[in-house]
Amino acid sequence: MSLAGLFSQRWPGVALFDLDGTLVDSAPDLAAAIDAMLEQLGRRKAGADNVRQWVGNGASVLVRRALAGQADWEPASPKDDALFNDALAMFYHAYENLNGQHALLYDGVEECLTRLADYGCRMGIVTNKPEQFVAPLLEQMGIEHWFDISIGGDTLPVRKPDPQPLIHAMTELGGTRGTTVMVGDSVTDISAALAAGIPSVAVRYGYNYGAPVDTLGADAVVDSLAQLL
Ligand SMILES: O=C(O)COP(=O)(O)O
Ligand SMILES: [Mg+2]
Repeated sequence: MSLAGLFSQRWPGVALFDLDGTLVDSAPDLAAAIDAMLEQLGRRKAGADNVRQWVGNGASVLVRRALAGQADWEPASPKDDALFNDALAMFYHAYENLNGQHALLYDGVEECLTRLADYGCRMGIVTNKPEQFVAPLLEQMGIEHWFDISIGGDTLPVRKPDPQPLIHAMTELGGTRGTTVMVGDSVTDISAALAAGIPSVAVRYGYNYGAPVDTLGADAVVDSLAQLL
């Protein structure tokens, strides 16, 4: 399907947006919180370049990856579980203070949201970020008013790449599979959209675990959300 097909024929429709790596470059704050946690545990900092590649499956997986020092982590032993629980609490505490401090909206985001709202499009956030951090970040970035629904990684029993969060948001916004688009930066977003049966757009500037997004199966791939218009 062409970009024009996705973004011209069907309005008013529903647009679902991933948050981290799609609307907001939040990796600097996530990295600062991960490094604060690692320091508190007496470990070496991970640094922003590593953390950027570990974002996308929610806070628990991010902390697991940081403790392992790599994207792949082994299921924990009971001893590791105690460490993990402490580490997760340290991360939450640090991120609560850092969330939004160094984060920036990507180029083209405000333009895109403004124009879609003009079209009568209803918009939602579907992120794996824990729910408690979503509204504060949207408010800091000044974009909260565009969104009629926001689903976090712990809002429902499952998160992306499960299709349920997308289907839930789409239904709540009155969308159907023929009138809804998912926009994201990672394989989790595109896989969730494919499983939900809705078209998707991948952005090239996000995280996606450091891998290219061109072969994920998105219906369109863009360098800026302004290209959608
Ligand atoms: O892993 C995260 O917290 C980031 O989530 P998102 O890319 O789904 O917004
Ligand atoms: Mg993302």
